[in-house]
Amino acid sequence: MSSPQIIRVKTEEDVITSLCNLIQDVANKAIETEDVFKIGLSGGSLINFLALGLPKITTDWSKWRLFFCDERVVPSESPDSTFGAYRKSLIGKIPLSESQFIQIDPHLAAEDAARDYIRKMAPFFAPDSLPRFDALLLGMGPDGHTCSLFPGHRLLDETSVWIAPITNSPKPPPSRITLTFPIINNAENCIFAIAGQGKADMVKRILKDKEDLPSYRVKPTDGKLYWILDEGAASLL
Ligand SMILES: O=C1O[C@H](COP(=O)(O)O)[C@@H](O)[C@H](O)[C@H]1O
Repeated sequence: MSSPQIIRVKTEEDVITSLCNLIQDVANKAIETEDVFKIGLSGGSLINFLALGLPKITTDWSKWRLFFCDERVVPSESPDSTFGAYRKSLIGKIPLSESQFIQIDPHLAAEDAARDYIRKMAPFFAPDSLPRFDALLLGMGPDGHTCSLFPGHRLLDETSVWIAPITNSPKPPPSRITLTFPIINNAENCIFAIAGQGKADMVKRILKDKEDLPSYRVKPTDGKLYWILDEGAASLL
């Protein structure tokens, strides 16, 4: 397990540039070696970072397969849908089609949606082993949550399933599915991108005080961990 690479930049714009340059490197390496790039997307502030940064990178978009680190179980037309937000902000601006996004079935209850998502994911990964993403793009909420793994929630200790349902998310909407830690920590690259003073205290609690909060538990066993921080987010380190 390697220690996190902390990349400190000045502004939110620099976070976006640094994040998207890193994605470009990881994507193009994966495409060169495996002919496909498998990436997990988070929601929240990351959506806007990618909307601004991805149109500037050079890659073979046809080789990208985009999964969700977590997703809200709501119709894709809902403002709460992470896929819906990416569809609005990316499709038409970069040459990606909807079919390259591995989407949840929002008509199912969370438990079935999680099972269904595992079925949809399986063909993209080696059989009989834990899926290994080339990259997971992660956000961190002000409470230290990442994906839909919230402080104190029993899902933090989930080890038996790749994707778990959650129906009592403390942050609305309550019904979601999420990657669990075994699969998160099996990724080749876990990348946090954080901007703003509002996250500074939590960044300090995770990276300096090493508090056992969900984002602290992201520790890829045989992969790399990056934290890209702007001046505000890094101000208490
Ligand atoms: O609810 C969620 O929140 C986190 C953090 O969002 P942010 O806006 O504070 O960056 C996000 O990473 C996750 O995917 C999302 O479902």
